[in-house]
Amino acid sequence: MKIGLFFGSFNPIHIGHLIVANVMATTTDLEQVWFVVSPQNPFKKNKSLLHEFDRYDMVEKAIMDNPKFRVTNIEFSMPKPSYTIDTLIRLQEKHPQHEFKLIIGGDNLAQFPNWKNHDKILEYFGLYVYPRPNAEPSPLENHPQVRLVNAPLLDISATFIRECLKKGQSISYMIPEVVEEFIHRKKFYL
Ligand SMILES: Nc1ncnc2c1ncn2[C@@H]1O[C@H](COP(=O)(O)OP(=O)(O)OP(=O)(O)O)[C@@H](O)[C@H]1O
Ligand SMILES: O=C(O)c1ccc[n+]([C@@H]2O[C@H](COP(=O)([O-])O)[C@@H](O)[C@H]2O)c1
Repeated sequence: MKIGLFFGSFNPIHIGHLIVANVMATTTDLEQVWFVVSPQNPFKKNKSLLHEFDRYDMVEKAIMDNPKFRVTNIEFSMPKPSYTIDTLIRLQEKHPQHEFKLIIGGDNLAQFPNWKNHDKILEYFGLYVYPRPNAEPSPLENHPQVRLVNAPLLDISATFIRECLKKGQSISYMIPEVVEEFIHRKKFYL
């Protein structure tokens, strides 16, 4: 099976992530999307980063109804920070029958040449890129292993949602209702 791996901090998961995953699973040749919750992005130091178990729980609740979506905690037991190439290799070893592609937002494409062994990721896996507002242009846009997906821009981020929560503003419709209830019940991001 051809599977898109969607790595992220998901702090928290929002409708932007879900639309990206759904567009990939329904308009491309990817048959499933697996959400890979990363304990620690090598480039991000974030005081408000929730524990990975809580971020995993939110992803699990958000994708529950979609048979094309899965979530994995494979990075929880791997060294930190979370380097994507190491996880890709581990997943490929575990599931040799599948063909894996990496899904990223357009903002990450400009940064991508700074990722560990990015040339190996391109060579052995390849990227599916969803456009993102204000993304820097990248020379990789024309790379044969990079597929730019044509889809609506979604001007939403986890940062914005955390800021709303801190200010006591509503986050309704920006994240699934079941995740919104969980965040309020657990008093996250206050
Ligand atoms: N609105 C969006 N449009 C396109 N891609 C997105 C969008 N939001 C997130 N992504 C992509 O999803 C992946 C995981 O993103 P992440 O969990 O860091 O969300 P984020 O909203 O960018 O978070 P933060 O605001 O905390 O940096 C990344 O590849 C990112 O580019
Ligand atoms: O492997 C790398 O060098 C690398 C550099 C930057 C980001 N990543 C991964 O990219 C994913 C997206 O990160 P984030 O925090 O924007 O959701 C997350 O899984 C990070 O671990 C990976």
